[in-house]
Amino acid sequence: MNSVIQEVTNTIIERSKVTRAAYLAKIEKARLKGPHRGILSCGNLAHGFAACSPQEKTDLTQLTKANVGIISSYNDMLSAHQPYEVYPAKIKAAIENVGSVAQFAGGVPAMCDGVTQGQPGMDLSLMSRDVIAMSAAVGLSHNMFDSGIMLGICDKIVPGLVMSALTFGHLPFIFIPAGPMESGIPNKEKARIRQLYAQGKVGRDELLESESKSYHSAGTCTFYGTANSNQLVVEVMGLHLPGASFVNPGTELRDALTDAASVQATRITDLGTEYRPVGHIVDEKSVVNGIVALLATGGSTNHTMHLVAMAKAAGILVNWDDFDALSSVTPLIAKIYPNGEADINHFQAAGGMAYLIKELLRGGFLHNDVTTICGEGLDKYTQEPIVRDGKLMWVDGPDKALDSEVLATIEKPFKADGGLSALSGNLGRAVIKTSSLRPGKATVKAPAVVFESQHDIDAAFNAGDLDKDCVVVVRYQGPRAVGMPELHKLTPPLSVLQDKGFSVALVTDGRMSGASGKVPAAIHLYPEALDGGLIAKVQNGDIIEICAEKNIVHLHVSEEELAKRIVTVKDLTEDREGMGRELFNGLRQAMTTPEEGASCVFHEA
Ligand SMILES: O=C(O)[C@H](O)[C@@H](O)[C@H](O)[C@H](O)COP(=O)(O)O
Ligand code: SF4
Repeated sequence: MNSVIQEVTNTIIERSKVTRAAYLAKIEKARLKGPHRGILSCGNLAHGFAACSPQEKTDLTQLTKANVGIISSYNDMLSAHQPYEVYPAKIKAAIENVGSVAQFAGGVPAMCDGVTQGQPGMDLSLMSRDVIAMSAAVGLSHNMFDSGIMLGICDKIVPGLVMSALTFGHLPFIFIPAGPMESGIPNKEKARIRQLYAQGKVGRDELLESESKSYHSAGTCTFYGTANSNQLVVEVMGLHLPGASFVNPGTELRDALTDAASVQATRITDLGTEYRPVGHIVDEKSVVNGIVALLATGGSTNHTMHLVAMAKAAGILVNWDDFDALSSVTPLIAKIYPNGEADINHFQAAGGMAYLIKELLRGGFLHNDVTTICGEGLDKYTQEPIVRDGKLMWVDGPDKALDSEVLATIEKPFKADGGLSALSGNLGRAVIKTSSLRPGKATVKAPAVVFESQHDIDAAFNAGDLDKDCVVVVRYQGPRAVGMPELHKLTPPLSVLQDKGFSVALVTDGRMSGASGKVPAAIHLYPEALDGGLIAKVQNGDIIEICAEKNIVHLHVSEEELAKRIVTVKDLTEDREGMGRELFNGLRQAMTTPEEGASCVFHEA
């Protein structure tokens, strides 16, 4: 086992000793109450299965057969979630087939960050993760279930569902993905057309045509953003069936995996002998495995908050120094857009999860001694699923990548480290993803150009005010200010400036998309402007230095000068109404810092 990864794991175990022990005691207490239908009063129970068939009522009352609760984030807004429309009926049939019962326990909201990118709705996005966690809890609180099935894929949905599952950690949960859409035009071509549009060289028609050829059917978008990072992380943490992440919707293999996962949810309950509650599967080692796999593939920066919040829901305390230390020893062995030209379908074809896990286990970068929904040992996940003569089976995954441009070896990685750094300095704490930067772009020292809204940058860009070496500062984007939106719309103009040869970077208390990456960005900066962060005092022309190698984000202005500066707090009234934002004023005030997971749900009673 890599010594640094073992050391970080030990540090997390030590740091989490008290909270993890309390968590395990909590879920054991919940388990000892027995199959939960046994404690509901007859009245409750009658309500709980009033709509069931006579046979189901008998089965449920006898407590001999598992009742699986389905939580779904289906809607037609996310291409990735659209396939879920038919999943509940399919899952129920598969479970009935083995003599157990499934009930649709509840739905959760799901936002498509692509639809809301750059729009007011994006201000609800991060908070929707915690709303999803709470909404899933509402469904699960009917207390009728021996295990759960979670249907979710995109950005905030999987993290929210994991946070909720862990809150009901005495129950087993299985996550069932629906898979990526077939590849459209290359993501790089999509990005090229966007940059041409940003420069006024193509019109909206060409832009829309290009986008529609990229995002063209049901299934997850094919770039390696937060959605596909979610699938990879949750599979490495042992919550999917092996190889389930990136099988396209509507295929025989996809359907077979959904049926098999449904049946598996009946097999690992406390009614049988293979009880595997999610609170035991997600332990310190599986969290470290999730982080390492994210880093080895250049996954989404949003997980520097989501994984922190997910781990915290299981009493496990993770911080950005853990990410930084793990990144420094984790080799980058996958190049998937925005970290390369390939998309997630190419990754799958080149060897996919089985190859990735096999290679990282071989190099001692993943803990094998973990529990998964399939039993002991992560090495089960070096197998990949196939359907042969109509039968689902698992075979050994490839020892060699089928495309060395997409998947590398431990001996010859694409980069020696995972390309994610924690930054500190007088501006506070931030993270920067360097895995998708061109060489030498991770260090920028240049004059600041300050904005308080991402929408003001287009005018400055079009006026040529940004045609110089500069650090673009966008403040008042933090969790407590406006809900910490993604500022991914800034990627095309800033990429144009970088392509012109200027040394350009972004500093913000907001976020970027998992699909961002070409321009150096110190993001998730806290203390945020609204909380008195020094970012609120930055003026145009101040020199700001960002250096991933030295882990710094620093404002080169003297203390004396800073002491003289008066902060004019931005009036956020406009930013906090419209598109439902007014409904989130309460949640926003309860948000913790980005390094604590930027969450509103972890507050002591
Ligand atoms: O974190 C993420 O992965 C993003 O939020 C992603 O889900 C979002 O949809 C991007 O905006 C897509 O990228 P484009 O905007 O480039 O399509
Ligand atoms: S990956 Fe992003 S853009 Fe695509 S469906 Fe999911 S949330 Fe929407």
